Amino acid sequence: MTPRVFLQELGVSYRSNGTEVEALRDISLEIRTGERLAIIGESGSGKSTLALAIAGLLPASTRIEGRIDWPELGRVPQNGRDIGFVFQDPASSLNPVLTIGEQIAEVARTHLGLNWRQSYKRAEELLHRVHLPDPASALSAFPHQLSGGQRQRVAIAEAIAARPALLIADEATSALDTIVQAEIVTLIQELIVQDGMSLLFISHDIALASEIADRIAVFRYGRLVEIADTNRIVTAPTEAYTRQLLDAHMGLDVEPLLRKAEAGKLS
Ligand SMILES: Nc1ncnc2c1ncn2[C@@H]1O[C@H](COP(=O)(O)OP(=O)(O)OP(=O)(O)O)[C@@H](O)[C@H]1O
Repeated sequence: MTPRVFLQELGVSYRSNGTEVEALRDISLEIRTGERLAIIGESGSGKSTLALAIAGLLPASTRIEGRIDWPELGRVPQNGRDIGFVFQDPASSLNPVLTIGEQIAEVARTHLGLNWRQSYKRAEELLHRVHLPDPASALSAFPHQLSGGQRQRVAIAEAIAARPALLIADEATSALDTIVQAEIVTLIQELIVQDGMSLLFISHDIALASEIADRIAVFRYGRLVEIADTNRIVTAPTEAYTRQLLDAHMGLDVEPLLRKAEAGKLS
């Protein structure tokens, strides 16, 4: 099957004040149509850089090598239209001085060519889809009037407003408490299936990644350590570093994670 996104020998270096920091080196991988791919790794391993590179959001001064192709699309992808991005902090994507309705409708209007009335209708439908209580009233609310979990639901609604082919969730649940985190993960899974999107799920948490992903890619120091089906990564990692990440969960939540893998529920 043609992959949705294909990275070939991608390298990224940040440049500032005459110095260069290499954030990614020689990354080749594909994101398949409709799949949920998790990127895991410690802080500084290059996960966010990968997401920003795919979304075309890296600073202009950045040196980028290799290729990022979208074989199905046949044109240069547009952030917001072909790619929806959900950040850890919803404040990164939500404008505090605009109502929820205005900001979601704006995405629909810009990318789907709808008029304002149609865009607001779509915004209300989207708020309903992300299970925000009372979507009609939420349209006229401002971000600060919502809880953290509700704001993240709105950020997700905005990210999927233009029906993107790829949804990138960069530590999208890390700032939330465990129960809200589980609800948001469930929501993302639901939307991915309903809309046929591919998901790039970025997390430092291998247990969480294994809950949501079909495949997991392990990053370290800007390199791809290994990539495989979730079940294989969790039960039979080939790299010592992946085993270390699994061991780091020992005593926390690796037990349920491994039990599920043994019961074959992760495949
Ligand atoms: N704008 C930038 N300018 C210079 N260096 C940067 C910039 N952004 C990231 N880096 C560096 O690039 C490397 C990879 O960072 P990146 O944020 O991609 O890692 P990460 O795995 O997402 O980390 P975290 O989990 O902490 O977000 C790090 O060494 C980081 O310090």
